[in-house]
Amino acid sequence: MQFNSAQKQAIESKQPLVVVAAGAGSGKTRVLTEKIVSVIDEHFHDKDSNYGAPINEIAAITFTEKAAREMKERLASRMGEKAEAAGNREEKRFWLAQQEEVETAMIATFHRFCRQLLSRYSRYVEENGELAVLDETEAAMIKAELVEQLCKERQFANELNQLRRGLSLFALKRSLVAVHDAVREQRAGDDVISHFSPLYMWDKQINGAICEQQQQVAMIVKAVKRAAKELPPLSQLSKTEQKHAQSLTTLAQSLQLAANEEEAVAMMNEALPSRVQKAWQESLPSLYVFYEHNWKPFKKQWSERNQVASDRGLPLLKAFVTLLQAFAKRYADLKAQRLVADFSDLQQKAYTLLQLPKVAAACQSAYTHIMVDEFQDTNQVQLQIVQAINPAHLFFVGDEKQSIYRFRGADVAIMNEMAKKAAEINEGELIHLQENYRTAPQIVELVNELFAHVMAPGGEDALPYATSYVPLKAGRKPHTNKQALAAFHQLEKSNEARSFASLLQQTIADGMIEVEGEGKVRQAQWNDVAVLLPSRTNLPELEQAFAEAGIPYRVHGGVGFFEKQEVIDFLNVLNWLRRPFEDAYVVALLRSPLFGLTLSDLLTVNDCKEEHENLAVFLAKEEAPSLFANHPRLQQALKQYGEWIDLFLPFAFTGSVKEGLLQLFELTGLRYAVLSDTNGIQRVGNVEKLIDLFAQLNTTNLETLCLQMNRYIAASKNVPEAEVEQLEGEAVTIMTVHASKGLEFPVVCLPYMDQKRRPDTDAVYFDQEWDIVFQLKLDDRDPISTPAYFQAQEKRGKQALEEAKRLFYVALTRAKDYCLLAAADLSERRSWAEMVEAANEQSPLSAINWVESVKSGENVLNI
Ligand SMILES: Nc1ncnc2c1ncn2[C@@H]1O[C@H](COP(=O)(O)OP(=O)(O)OP(=O)(O)O)[C@@H](O)[C@H]1O
Repeated sequence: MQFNSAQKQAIESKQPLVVVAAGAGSGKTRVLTEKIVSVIDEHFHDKDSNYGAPINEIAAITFTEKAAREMKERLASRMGEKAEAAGNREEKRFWLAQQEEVETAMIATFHRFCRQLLSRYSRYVEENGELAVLDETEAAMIKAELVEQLCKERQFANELNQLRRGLSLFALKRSLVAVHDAVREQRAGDDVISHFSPLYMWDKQINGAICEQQQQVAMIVKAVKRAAKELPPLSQLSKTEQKHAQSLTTLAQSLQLAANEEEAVAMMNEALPSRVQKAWQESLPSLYVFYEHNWKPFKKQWSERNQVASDRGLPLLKAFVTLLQAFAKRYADLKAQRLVADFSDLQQKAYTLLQLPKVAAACQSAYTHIMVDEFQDTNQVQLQIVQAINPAHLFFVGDEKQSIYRFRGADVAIMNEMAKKAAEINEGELIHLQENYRTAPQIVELVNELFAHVMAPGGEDALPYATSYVPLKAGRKPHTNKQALAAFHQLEKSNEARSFASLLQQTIADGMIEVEGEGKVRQAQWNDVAVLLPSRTNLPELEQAFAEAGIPYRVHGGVGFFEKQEVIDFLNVLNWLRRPFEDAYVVALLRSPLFGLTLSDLLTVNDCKEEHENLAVFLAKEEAPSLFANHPRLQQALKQYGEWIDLFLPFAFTGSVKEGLLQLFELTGLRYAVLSDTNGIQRVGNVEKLIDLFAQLNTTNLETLCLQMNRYIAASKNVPEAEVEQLEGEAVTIMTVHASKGLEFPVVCLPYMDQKRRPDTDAVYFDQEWDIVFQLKLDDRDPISTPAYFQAQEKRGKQALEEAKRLFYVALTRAKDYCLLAAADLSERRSWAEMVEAANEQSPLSAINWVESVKSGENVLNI
């Protein structure tokens, strides 16, 4: 097997701390696998070596279960090769024995690793190590239920009512769960929330805010002095200009006499003009620039932030912390009672256990090597677990430019800092892998041109969460196609999805893209294409456009579970069963594809019933269908509705919830209808997943089941579709950029380049540095914030921008042979399109073929 020199250096380095900062497609996984082989090899040749170790002393942490499985497969096959190539019998036996241990080796996700630690070492604290693990969906359902109960019980409590003046009940419930989850992922320690002190938090934030104000004022004072120094001679100025210039000079001299920041700002307010004139650009340039670039923004910020100085926010913070602690306690108690743990608990409990010196020491000798893949997505708790074990050798592999899990608590600053440390200390080594073997050199050139502009150049003063760009080197041979391998298409504004579908249809049908594989060149087919979406928002319209255009597709690791038609249909059936005499549910059922009535059908029905008669009651009458002899389709549907009443009402479960719902799925004909639809297997899987969710709720009462499910739907954000075996066949893959991480495709399409980045809008959230921050608008008065709210917001905005850049980088670097970028509005602010435009303006991106305008159905491609 061939490795380049940087890869070899990473594999062979024996330093206690090695950080491998690797670009996209640079062979990270390959290097990590070979690193394990090399450590084991050393152990075979020198049993006394400090560096060598057998496989059972190595913990290799991967980001997903799938990645762990793949790594085990690769490792087993490499060990097979080593056994084949062994120089003697003993060596052969050694490798075969190691190969046998691969399956049980600690090559796993952090969660599995923690679970193993708990089951091995819990005896030290007489705790039950064998906890059942709740998956994310189950945990979210329990939390939604508990927070609901809590808010109901405390509806008259003071703290709830205080917060309700500035926060809707929905937002409050959501914030409680979100802050709870963020703390559990980002702060090590099982009892952090119970120890939260609002007074301590408030003081910390006040001190931070004061410190920042002092810095800001010091900066503005410096700027005043600079501007005064650069004033032109008074003789060149008009009378008014002379007055302002003199005033600035006096201000610069007297500012040092100010007793504090407030006084300094008051002096500036008095001495500086309230406006500047355009003409001053020429006559008083230093004053003009100072006013526009320093003073104006400072003044705005100062007045905003000074509102914070009031202590009105403290009671609100106390109220929030009280509710948060009550919620955290209930959730913890319930899990203890049921002997279950969620993913965060596994990490927290492992961390707590490792605080016992006995456990840390045992673990340190059990694992002499800890290796972490995708290190850029590690969170603080995970880092502290590794640090508590403090093994003899640490090997971290990652790409800062691909850190895209901030929303789960991943902190890119961890990798940035660790890389710095590895470069600085004697026992460390930082290795860069930049040779990209995945992507055609023409696209690598584009990626370099683009991201050198988009991402910061790095250096000493780079922000800890910013991403600096180190260019990739093209490791693949140039593509045989000499044309541009990336195109940017402008789509129709009003019809983005359709116009994209039509563009893709033409491009593939006309054989316009060539891909290379196994030394051969061929035209791209549907299977080669992946459409990557920045978020799930556009999925439904894209699916519809593809279905209309006849493009075969499959949605990978789907999203938007509760927006899927089949899930909505099944919920409609259940809602009708629990309230068959409520018109809203009857209408929803009749309009669903199960009955297929249109609005005009319903109006026809409405015309036939008595004016004040309830629709549900009218339809339940036996003679109702006979009134619609002139509308055979309508009549048929109403007959079917009558049969449903006889068959299903009144509804009660006779056996388990799961059996009952599966039976309903069958008997209503929904299973058959869903199955015969496009993507039928996936759709059936989705309804079955919904049934499983219902079965996890602890009740057999349909009313309670539906209420609990509705709460869960409101509280859950990203429930993925059911995982079903995908059938073979030619189809385009549609997935989110997040899901595409670690994968590669011959052709990558990014059709929503103009999608705006959505700002984080939570009114209350958890910040690593400042703990809980918020801004609430109470009864339409001025907003009330915690003291560090503005600092936290500013940082949050910058972090979100950095993450958006990285998401774009991940998306683009999945491509092997071709990139198709598209957008309707090229200048949309806060979008990837804007990044491309800005980079192109600064220095034209020669590797892109710009296609002006593409109308659906019209062939105007000129690649
Ligand atoms: N030295 C090498 N010579 C040739 N091909 C290589 C070499 N190293 C890695 N590759 C190939 O490069 C491709 C990309 O490797 P891999 O998927 O491990 O990259 P990665 O660093 O994990 O990428 P990403 O982070 O972008 O997902 C693979 O097909 C791999 O076999």
